[in-house]
Amino acid sequence: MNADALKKMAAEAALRYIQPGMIVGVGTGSTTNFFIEALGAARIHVDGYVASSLATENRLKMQGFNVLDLNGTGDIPVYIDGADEADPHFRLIKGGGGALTREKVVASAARLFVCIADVSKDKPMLGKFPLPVEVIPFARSYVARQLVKLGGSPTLRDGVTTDNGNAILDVTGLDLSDPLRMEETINAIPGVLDNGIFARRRADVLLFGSADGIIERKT
Ligand SMILES: O=C(CO)[C@H](O)[C@H](O)COP(=O)(O)O
Repeated sequence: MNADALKKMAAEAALRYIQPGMIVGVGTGSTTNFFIEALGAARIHVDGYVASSLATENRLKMQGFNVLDLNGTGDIPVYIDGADEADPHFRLIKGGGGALTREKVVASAARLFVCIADVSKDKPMLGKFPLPVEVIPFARSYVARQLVKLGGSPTLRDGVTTDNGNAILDVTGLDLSDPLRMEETINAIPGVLDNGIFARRRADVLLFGSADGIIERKT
């Protein structure tokens, strides 16, 4: 099975967490796009959706779904999103699609975070995938120098402006053996909006599509 088939499998499995009348947070990326397709086919009557990006908002609206402003919903019961890496402690790297800050906000506002991915994202530890860091454009070079001091090699993601009007630095070479510490250290650099380590707000459920079927792990 190819990666897309495995992503679709994980996305469809996430439907088991969706109940009629809920408000559902929806992430960003190709796996989440399969989830949006599956929602359309499943016809579960939810109250509305909170999107973690403008791209997701547009996709949801194209399906005729009701998209809500997070400022008016309070906490939400469930958030479904993909990841670039997941470790055995449910910690993630996210932000390959550049939506990491809003994704972390929606994940944090959710009572249950279900992470969906193909099994290639299941890793013994985080750190192979370049870590996305969202920075305000004014501080880009300063933040890059601080990331070098932390042992990283930052590269500006060319031509990318986030939904929040910011830039993304993709950082390789960081020691992520203590992901929570690195998440907080990077976020303490002035000019950083957020970074793609999800260690403070981890996933609650991991759903991996694999050749042997769905792998489901719960905290
Ligand atoms: O964090 C993300 C977007 O910011 C995505 O969830 C992550 O990049 C995984 O993407 P895909 O489902 O396309 O593999």
